[in-house]
Amino acid sequence: MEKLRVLELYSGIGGMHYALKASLVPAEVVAAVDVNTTANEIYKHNFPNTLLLPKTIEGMTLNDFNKLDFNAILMSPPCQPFTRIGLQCDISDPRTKSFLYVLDLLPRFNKLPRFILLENVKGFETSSARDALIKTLKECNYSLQELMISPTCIGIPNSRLRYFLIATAFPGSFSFQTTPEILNGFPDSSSSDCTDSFSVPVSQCGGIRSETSDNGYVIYKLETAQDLERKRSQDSEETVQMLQDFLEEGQGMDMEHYRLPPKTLLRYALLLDIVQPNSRRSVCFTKGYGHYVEGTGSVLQSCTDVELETVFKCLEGLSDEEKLKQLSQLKLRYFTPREIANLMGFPSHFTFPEDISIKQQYRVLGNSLNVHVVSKLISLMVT
Ligand SMILES: C[S@@+](CC[C@H](N)C(=O)[O-])C[C@H]1O[C@@H](n2cnc3c(N)ncnc32)[C@H](O)[C@@H]1O
Repeated sequence: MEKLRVLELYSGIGGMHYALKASLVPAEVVAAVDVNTTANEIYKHNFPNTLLLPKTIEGMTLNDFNKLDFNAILMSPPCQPFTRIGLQCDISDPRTKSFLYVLDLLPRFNKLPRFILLENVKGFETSSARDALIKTLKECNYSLQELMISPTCIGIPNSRLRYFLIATAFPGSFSFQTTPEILNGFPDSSSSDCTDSFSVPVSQCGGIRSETSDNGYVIYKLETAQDLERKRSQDSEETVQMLQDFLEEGQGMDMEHYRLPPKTLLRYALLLDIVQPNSRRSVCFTKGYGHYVEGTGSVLQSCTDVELETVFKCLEGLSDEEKLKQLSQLKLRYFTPREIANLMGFPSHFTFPEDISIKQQYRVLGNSLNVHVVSKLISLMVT
């Protein structure tokens, strides 16, 4: 196959670039475009030889695009316009402007890209931006498939349900039968949990917990029998790896820095999603992780000699000091950025420049994507 010339739009820290490499498809990224200085610094640090255009997409002319001579586009437009926390302003949100600009340019490029892959949050599928995308692609004669996929589908213990679209230009076609429906999982997938049907409902990008539909009796830690059963069921899903395979624990790392501070424990203990190294689940890590508590990602119980249930059942009526003593036994800590990068499929040679703070690392990772999922989609798209 002729080497693909890929244009990576909204490149962030290069999740698409890593996915392209992991897919082993013969390809080169001819340019990456992003306006965020922090993300760009990280991108440049890891891909020093790739042309990185630190500008807005809508600031590029048709001619600028044509000069890049690309034949594929990989892109993850900003997701805030389509999330609950982002108020779902959709195409009236100024952050959608650049995406609409890309759609406007597409039919006018010197040559239509052979392949297009787009990633976005759950919520995008019901947006007007999605309707505009489909309309443009159909007018340009693309074959396309929409999918909703979470990494749990391929055995990774992390929920990150995302919308994907893959498209191939006429006369190309896919190796699988396309359908106008949005596929839940990969076309060949027989797994039942591609869309996190068992996972804790969190908004997909900004991260707040939705209302639970059951008004069930709370067993402990605001959790009902149904919640606990769902978690137990996820933890017994042997096709999914254990979290311990992704941890830095025992690698000479000082984890004290990542321990939850007393104030957070006292104020938010009941809202935390707590997992253990042998769990086979974690909730989506969002850009607010380590900063906001609710719905931004799981925390790890590093001391497993103590039962979570025992600790939480005895909290009521205790003074703050006693509560803290109880909760501290669990040795709760945040996942490190490296551990989150591991769960998101970033290779071990992906690193952050020294001046990037931990908070910035969480932020850019929360905005990125699961490399393994996208790599599988790229292979599916081009073969
Ligand atoms: C969802 S993130 C994409 C993350 C990326 N796929 C990664 O792996 O890190 C969206 C990115 O779009 C960038 N962005 C938003 N609006 C933009 C615009 N108008 N022009 C260029 N980049 C933009 C943001 O800076 C952010 O890095």
